[in-house]
Amino acid sequence: MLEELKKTLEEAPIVKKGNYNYFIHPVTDGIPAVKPELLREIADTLTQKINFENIDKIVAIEAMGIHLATALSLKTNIPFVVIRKRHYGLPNEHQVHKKTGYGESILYINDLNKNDNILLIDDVVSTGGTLIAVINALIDMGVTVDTAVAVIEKGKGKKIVEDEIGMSILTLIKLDVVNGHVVIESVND
Ligand SMILES: O=P(O)(O)OC[C@H]1O[C@H](OP(=O)(O)OP(=O)(O)O)[C@H](O)[C@@H]1O
Ligand SMILES: Nc1nc2[nH]cnc2c(=O)[nH]1
Repeated sequence: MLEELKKTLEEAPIVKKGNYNYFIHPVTDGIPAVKPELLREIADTLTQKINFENIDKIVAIEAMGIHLATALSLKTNIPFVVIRKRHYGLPNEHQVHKKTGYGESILYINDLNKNDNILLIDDVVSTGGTLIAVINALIDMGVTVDTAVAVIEKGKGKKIVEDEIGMSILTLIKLDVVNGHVVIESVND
């Protein structure tokens, strides 16, 4: 399992965003095209590792959590909701400020309620800025983050989030960018 994820990451081009080494990959960018077998092996591996029994909602972070949440929703029959970059002004909308290694933006949380038990999913954790901001906001709202997933772990991101939040983050593959190339450090298949 996860052969396609490993192979495609090893082939991922790197571009610079300022000083930041940004890899480009189907899961994290939709470029090159997402092959169904890649999405399937990720969804199959996640459904083997996660207990969905008590999950009320899958929660995706825009943009690149959405295809992953869709794949999991189709496999589990659990609905998903998207934390958007768009402000709607609906009652009970919550606002989150997030920072990555190359930018910052505001995210808006809708249709999540106190005591909801959720699985949070995103494509990648790198500096940890996004997951820390989102998980803290969800906790403040009284939402229970049962499981948090970032399919790809880049650099120290997973540990940074775990140390800050005190919960473990499920990742499937760990990489770093060394001399302009992706180097796979471990696979959790
Ligand atoms: O661990 P971090 O340093 O926070 O990086 C991870 C975040 O960066 C990307 O989002 P981005 O803000 O680029 O938005 P996108 O999903 O719309 O591409 C990615 O989808 C994660 O949400
Ligand atoms: N595609 C992509 N998304 C990211 N989000 C945070 N870091 C990265 C990266 O290096 N590549």
